[in-house]
Amino acid sequence: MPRILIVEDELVIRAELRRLLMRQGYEVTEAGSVREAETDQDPRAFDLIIADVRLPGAPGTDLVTRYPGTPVLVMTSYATVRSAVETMKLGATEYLPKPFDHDEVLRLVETILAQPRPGSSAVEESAAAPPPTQCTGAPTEGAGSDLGMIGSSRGIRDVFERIRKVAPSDATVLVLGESGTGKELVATALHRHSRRKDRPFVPVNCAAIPEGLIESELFGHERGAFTGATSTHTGLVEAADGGTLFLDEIGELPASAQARLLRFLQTGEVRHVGATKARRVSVRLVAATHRDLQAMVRDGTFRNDLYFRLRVIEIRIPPLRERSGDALALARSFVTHASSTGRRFVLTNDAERAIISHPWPGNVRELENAIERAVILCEGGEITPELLGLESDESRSGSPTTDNPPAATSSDHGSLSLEDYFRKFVLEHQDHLTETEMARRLGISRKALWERRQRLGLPRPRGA
Ligand SMILES: Nc1ncnc2c1ncn2[C@@H]1O[C@H](COP(=O)(O)OP(=O)(O)OP(=O)(O)O)[C@@H](O)[C@H]1O
Repeated sequence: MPRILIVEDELVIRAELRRLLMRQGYEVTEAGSVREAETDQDPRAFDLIIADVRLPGAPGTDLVTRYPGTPVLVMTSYATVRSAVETMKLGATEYLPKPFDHDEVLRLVETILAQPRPGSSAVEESAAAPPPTQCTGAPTEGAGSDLGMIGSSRGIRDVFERIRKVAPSDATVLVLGESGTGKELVATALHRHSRRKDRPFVPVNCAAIPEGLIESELFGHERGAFTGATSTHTGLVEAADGGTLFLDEIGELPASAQARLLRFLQTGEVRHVGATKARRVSVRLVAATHRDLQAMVRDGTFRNDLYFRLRVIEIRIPPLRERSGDALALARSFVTHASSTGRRFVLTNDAERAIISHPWPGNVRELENAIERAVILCEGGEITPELLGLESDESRSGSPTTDNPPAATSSDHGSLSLEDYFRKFVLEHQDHLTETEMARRLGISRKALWERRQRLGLPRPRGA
C-alpha cells in the first residue's frame, strides 16, 4: 500500500486527513513540522507527502525543494492563485486550498500516486512525451488553478477546457472578450501549457506602439531603412523565436502591419524593414482583441484574409456578469491575497451581496481594482460595500457594449471627478510629455493610460 506522510500542525485537520486516507487503505504517518518530519522519518521513503504551507519553523514548501524525487501535495488555507502558481513553480506536484473537499483530496492523491516517480523506468520512457495537458483534478473552486485562473462557472470552465485542449498544438489562437476579462491571462496559460513553455513569451500591445514604428518594432529593421535607423534592430517576432508571440489589441494594427503579419503567417519568415532577405522563425501566435473583428472586416478596416488566418482556434471569454459565482470567488481570492501580506481582511456579507449583484462592466480588472482600493482604504479588517466604491444602479447608464465600455467611476471627492481630472491632465500634457512620463505622473501603467484614453474617447494622436 502507498505510504503517505502528512505534515500539518493543526491537529483537527491532521486527524481528519489521516482518517480519510486510512479508510482508503493508505499507510499514513504524521508530523507537526518539517523538522519533525525530517528527524523522525526519512521523507524520501514515502510515496507522497501532504504538507501545509504554514507550519511552525520552516514552511511546508521547503519539502518540495529538499526532496525533488518525492511528490508533494501542498495545502494552505491562504489559497490564492498567485501563491498556487509560486508553489507549483517550486516544483510541488499539486496544490490544495483549504478547507478541502474529501472527494477532491482522494482524487488528487490517486492521480499523483498513479504518476510515475522521477527515476523510475516509466519516467525515463515518458520523458520525451509532451507534458500532460489535462488538469489532474484541481480543486473545484480553482478549476483553473493549474492555468493560473479562478472561476467555476460553466462559461469559464469551457474556456479552461479549450485552453488545455489547444495549448499543446502550434495553432494560432484568437482570444476574444471584453476589456479586463482575462485575455492576457489566457494567452499566458496557453504558453505555459505548451511545449514552448521554456522559451520566450513576448506580449505586445499593438495599440501602445505608434503607427509609424509598429512594423519595425514587430519585424525589425536594417540599418538605414529609414531616418533614425542607425543600427540593425531585431523585431519582437524574432525575439519570440521558439516561443509564443502575444499580439494584444490586434484590431489596432494598421493596414501595412496587417499585410506584413499575414505574410509572416503564410511563410513563417520575417523580413526586417529595409531588408531583402528573410529569416525563418518558429513562433506561435496568440492574438487578442475586445473589438468585433468581423465587423471591422465588413467595414474594411481589418483584412479578411488575416482574420481567417488568426481565427484558426477561437477562445471567447464571457464577460464577468455572465459568469455566475465567479465574481465572488475572484473577490475572495483577491482579499485572501491581500491578507497574505500581513493584515487580515474579510468581506462583510453586505459587501459579498454587492459583489454578486454588481454587473462588473470593467470585468475582472474592475473587481481587482475595487478590492485593491478597499484594502487601501480599510481601517479595520472588514471590507464593506462603501469601501468597494461600486457605482449604484442609478448612476449606471445602460448596459456596456464591447466597443464602448462605460466610463470609470467618478470620484465624489472634490469638484473634479477622476475622469475630468484625467481628461484635463492628458489634454494639457500630451503635446509635451511622452506617454511613459504621463503614465508615471498619473501613477498608472502605460497600458492603463492607453485603456483609459480609449474608454474616454481620447485616443493618442497617431505617430505620437
Ligand atoms: N479568471 C481569472 N482569475 C484570476 N485573475 C484574473 C482572471 N481573469 C482576469 N484576471 C485578472 O484581471 C486582470 C485583467 O486581466 P487581463 O489583463 O488578462 O485582461 P484583458 O482581457 O487582457 O484586458 P484588456 O482587454 O484590457 O487588455 C489581471 O490582473 C488578471 O490577472
